[in-house]
Amino acid sequence: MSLPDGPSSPVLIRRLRTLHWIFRPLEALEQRAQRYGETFTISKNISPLVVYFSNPQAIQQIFSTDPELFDTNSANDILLPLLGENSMILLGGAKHQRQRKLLMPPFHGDRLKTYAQVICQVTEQVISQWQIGKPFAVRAAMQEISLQVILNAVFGIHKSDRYQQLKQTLTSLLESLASPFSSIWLFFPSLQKDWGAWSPWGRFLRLKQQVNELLIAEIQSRRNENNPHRDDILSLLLAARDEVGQPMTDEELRDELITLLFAGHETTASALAWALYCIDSLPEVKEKLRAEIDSLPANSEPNALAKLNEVIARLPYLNAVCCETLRIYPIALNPFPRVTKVPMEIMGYKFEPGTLLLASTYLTHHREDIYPEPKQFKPERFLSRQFSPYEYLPFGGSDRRCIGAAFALFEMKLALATILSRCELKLATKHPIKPTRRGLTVAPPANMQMVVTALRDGNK
Ligand code: HEM
Repeated sequence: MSLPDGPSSPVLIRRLRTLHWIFRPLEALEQRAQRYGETFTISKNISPLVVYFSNPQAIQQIFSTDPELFDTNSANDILLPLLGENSMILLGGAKHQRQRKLLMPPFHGDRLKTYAQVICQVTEQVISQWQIGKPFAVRAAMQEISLQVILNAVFGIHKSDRYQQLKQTLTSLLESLASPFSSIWLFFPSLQKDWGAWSPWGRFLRLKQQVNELLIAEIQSRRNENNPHRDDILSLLLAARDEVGQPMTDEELRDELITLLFAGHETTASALAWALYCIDSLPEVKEKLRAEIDSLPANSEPNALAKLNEVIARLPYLNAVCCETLRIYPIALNPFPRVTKVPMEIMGYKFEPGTLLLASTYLTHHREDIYPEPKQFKPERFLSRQFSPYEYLPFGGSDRRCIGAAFALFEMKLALATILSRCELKLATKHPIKPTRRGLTVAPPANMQMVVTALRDGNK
């Protein structure tokens, strides 16, 4: 079969299409799928060829192909200025696998329980800033929770001035990517020009430099501290040795830390904000969820919810609400592109080496044949059926699957349980909520507000 269908337009139209994709990513994807079907190229006359798939069979083939036949790291060059060349996301082969093996355990299994207290405490602290009747920006509040949680996991309990500075500078760095305008250089590298601190790229460079300096200072002081009792992720990375017994360099550590801070906080904050929005929009969902959370054993001891973390993580309806949130609004619209190193045939199409294959999470999650009434928020679908990893892929798949998936779901569940047991919330924004691009992810708009209408005295 020839190549998949897609537009073949002159440069100017292509540029306009790219802008549409940057500013209205969901609409752009849906329009293309409607016009060209479940497999399409982004443009027939650009090189390399970029192909989107939303048929689970195609996704299964992509995720099951030997990762050695893909050059995933080169496809992620877009992230190089942000993450640095030593980031796990930009590594390939044995180095990538080694970093994954090292970083998986702290984000899985019993280690999750050790983060329960900080998740609940930070959530309580954020809730305590909300006043009845006074609207607050939901995304910023959720970001406050996820940033403190990931900083804590990465650096351990830490109250130094440097930690505070890092928190502020990281927030500014991520805010500098928050709108399609300020992050436009991500998509048009020719705009990576330093026209001073007020230009998008200039501002980014200065903030990135500050974050780098703070991270290197922290790494060096932790090397000197040499405390064997710490069990945070930085300590783990400092103790790691490669196959010839060498430790990671400061630059390698810096890039891995920024990767975890970036990947682990933006995404979870947006997922939490979407969850609150979806729960608010359907009173029957809110009621069911609240009934489930209220059925937890009553306990007036401090940190009661954190102590119940294992029970909360297993609550079926809460789990279904989190899964459905990530189905309807997958934060990452697709996993990282897989670039073919050898000729490959998928769904009857033959691709040359160098083709970018994209499993479209968004389009797959909105297929009518897998998810009837796909635009409706229906947590019940996750109670009545199990979906395959090729039908449901908010965390990607294969050798690149998100290492923070279990951690993110655990954090979402504990933070939502804390919020719902402590207060009644209502959407305070009157205009329709449109999904908005934030760098490479899609989030609720920064101006989406909610208001506390009443306080509750559920488990603390
Ligand atoms: C709701 C929250 C999250 C979502 C939706 C999400 C989504 C994703 C996706 C789609 C990928 C690409 C997978 C692929 O290409 O197959 C990914 C990779 C990754 N995620 Fe997450 N993520 C989330 C939370 C986290 C957290 C909390 C962490 C940190 C602890 C994290 C760390 C990473 C890392 C390091 C990678 C790169 C893995 C690799 O290259 O091997 N993510 N994530």
